[in-house]
Amino acid sequence: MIELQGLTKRYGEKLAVDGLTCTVRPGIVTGFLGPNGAGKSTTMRMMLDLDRPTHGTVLIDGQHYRQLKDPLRTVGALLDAKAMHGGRSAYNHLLCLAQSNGIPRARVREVLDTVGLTAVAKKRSKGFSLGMGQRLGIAGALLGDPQILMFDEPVNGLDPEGIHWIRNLMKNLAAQGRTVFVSSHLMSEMALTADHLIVIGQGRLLADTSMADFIRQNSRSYVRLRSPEIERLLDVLAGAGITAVTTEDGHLEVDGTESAQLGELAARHKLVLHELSPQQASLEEAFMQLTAESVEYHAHSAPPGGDPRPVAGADAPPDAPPDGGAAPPGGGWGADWRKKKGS
Ligand SMILES: Nc1ncnc2c1ncn2[C@@H]1O[C@H](COP(=O)(O)OP(=O)(O)OP(=O)(O)O)[C@@H](O)[C@H]1O
Repeated sequence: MIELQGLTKRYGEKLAVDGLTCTVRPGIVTGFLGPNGAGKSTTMRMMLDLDRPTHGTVLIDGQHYRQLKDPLRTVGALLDAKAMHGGRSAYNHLLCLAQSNGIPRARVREVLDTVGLTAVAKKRSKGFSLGMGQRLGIAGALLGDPQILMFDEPVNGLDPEGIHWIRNLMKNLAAQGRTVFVSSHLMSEMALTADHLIVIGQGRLLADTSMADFIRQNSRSYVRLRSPEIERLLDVLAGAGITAVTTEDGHLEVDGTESAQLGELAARHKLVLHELSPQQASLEEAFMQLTAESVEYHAHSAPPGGDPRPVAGADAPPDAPPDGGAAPPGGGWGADWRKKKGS
């Protein structure tokens, strides 16, 4: 278990992490989400005592990190896969870690095998691809067979087979009762992996809830209907006190009524339905909804070298940010990363 109590980090003027209090529990995969610059890496670094909090504490199984004897046996982490001595072979890199943490040499071979790097164990890691580096970093996290695992963007650079593998690895580690804490910007992957979410924005806690509740609370769910008898369907729904919205493509959307209830109502009135489908927003939509106010860095969508003038008929200029805020001075490509106005 990892417990954060009022965790705060200030870098000069910048409050990177702002009074975070939450608990990362064992037996589940907890996803750690937040827009760019939200403070995820800073939080993870403080959890591992790589950065000192300005205020607040982190307890790892009830202890401060620096009180842990042989920390790799308690908590394994992948933070920055490039943070290793590139001149060392994968085997020697892991052996050094093992020897400094009282871990038997035989374990090095085991974890190399687990991550699929046995064939390149003697090769220097500076020649590794991004995905191979990630695998070596993951091997380092697993080395001490710890009860707590932290992964910062673990799927970065992995191929589809590798992504599938790390997803199953994290689920299996959690099923063994371990604490698994993972950050990722890949929402579709997070939706498949995490049971619980901790979401931060501008260093502050925005949500600490199950995946299902997070999506439910931050998005709209509705039922979509299509029928060749749309007018009669509208009358039947209105007669039952159900409000439906007609979309431009001729569908109906109904909020707040179960699809089963709508199907039974249509059947009672012998109405033909061509579609009756519950619609649930994705994690990505729910995430964007919740964090819209705390996104600091917006890209804009003008094509490279494109004309920044408004397109005829378009609601907004091509470089307008998605929140409708002010466009960057000068517009155009190249000035595409900007601080949101006022932050
Ligand atoms: N060593 C540092 N010195 C000064 N500012 C820092 C330092 N490390 C992080 N920051 C700032 O703290 C804020 C949080 O950064 P952090 O890297 O923790 O965010 P993040 O959520 O991990 O972002 P991303 O998703 O882009 O990786 C940012 O504004 C960043 O510029």
